[in-house]
Amino acid sequence: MRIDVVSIFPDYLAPLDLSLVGKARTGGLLDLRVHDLRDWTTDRHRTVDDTPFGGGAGMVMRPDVWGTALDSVLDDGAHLLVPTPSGAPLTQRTAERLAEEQHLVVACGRYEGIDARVAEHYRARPGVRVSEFSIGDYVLNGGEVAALVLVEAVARLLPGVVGNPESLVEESHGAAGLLEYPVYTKPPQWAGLDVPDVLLSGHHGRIARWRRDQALRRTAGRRPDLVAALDVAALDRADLAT
Ligand SMILES: N#Cc1c(-c2ccc3ccn(Cc4ccccn4)c3c2)n[nH]c1N
Repeated sequence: MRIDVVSIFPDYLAPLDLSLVGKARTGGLLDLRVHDLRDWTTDRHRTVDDTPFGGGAGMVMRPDVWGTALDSVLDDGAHLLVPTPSGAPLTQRTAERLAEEQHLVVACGRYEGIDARVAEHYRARPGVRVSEFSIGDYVLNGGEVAALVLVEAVARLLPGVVGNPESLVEESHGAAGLLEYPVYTKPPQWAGLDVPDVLLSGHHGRIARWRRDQALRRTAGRRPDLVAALDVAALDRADLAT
C-alpha cells in the first residue's frame, strides 16, 4: 500500500518513522510519502492561504496550490482522504476498508480548512474517490493529528505489520464490535489488588466467557451506542471459537 500525506507541517508526521509503522515502512509493507504543500507554491512567500469569501475570521487554504499538489500525487484508483471536523466518523470498519486499498492520499488542512472546491473538483475526477472524515467530536488546529491516527489505524491492519494477527480480532471495536476486556499481568498482587481468580484458573472456557462478559459490561457501561449495533452473530461465533 502507498499512502501520501500532504501538509504544511510535514514534521508533524515524523512519529510515523517509529515503532510498527516505521518497521512497516523499512520492511516494504507500507510506502508512506510525506510532502510539504509549500513545495507546490509559486510565490516568493510560499503562500497557501487567503481571506475567506463572505468574510469571517481566519484564513482558508487556497484551491490552486492544493490542486497542483494533488494533481502531482493522485493517480487513477487513489482515494483522497480529507480530515475535517465536519467529516464522517473514522471507525474501525472504515480503517478495515481502507486497508484493502492500494493508494491513499491524505490532505491535511490548516486554518479554517481547505477551499471546498478542492473536494468538489476531485469528486468529479473519474477514478478518484474522495472521503471527508473526522477522528472525533472536538476541534483540532489542523488535519495532521487525524492523519497520524488514520495511518496508524490502517497500517496496523496490513498483512505482516502486527506480529500476532489474532490480536487484531479480540481488541476493542474488533469483529464483535465490543470494547476490549480488562487485561492483567504479573505480579499477581499489586498495591493490595489481586488478579481475578478466573484468569489464574487455567480454564480456557471460563476465561473466555469471563472476558466476553467483561467486554459486554464495559461496552454497555461506556458505549451504550455500540450495544444497539452489536453483531450478535459475530458474538456467538466468537463464543463458539472458545
Ligand atoms: N479529522 C479531524 C478533526 C479536525 C480538523 C481537521 C482538519 C482541519 C483543518 C483545519 N482545521 C481547523 C479547523 C477548526 C475549526 C473549523 C474548521 N477547521 C482542522 C480541524 N478537528 N477535529 C477533528 N476531529
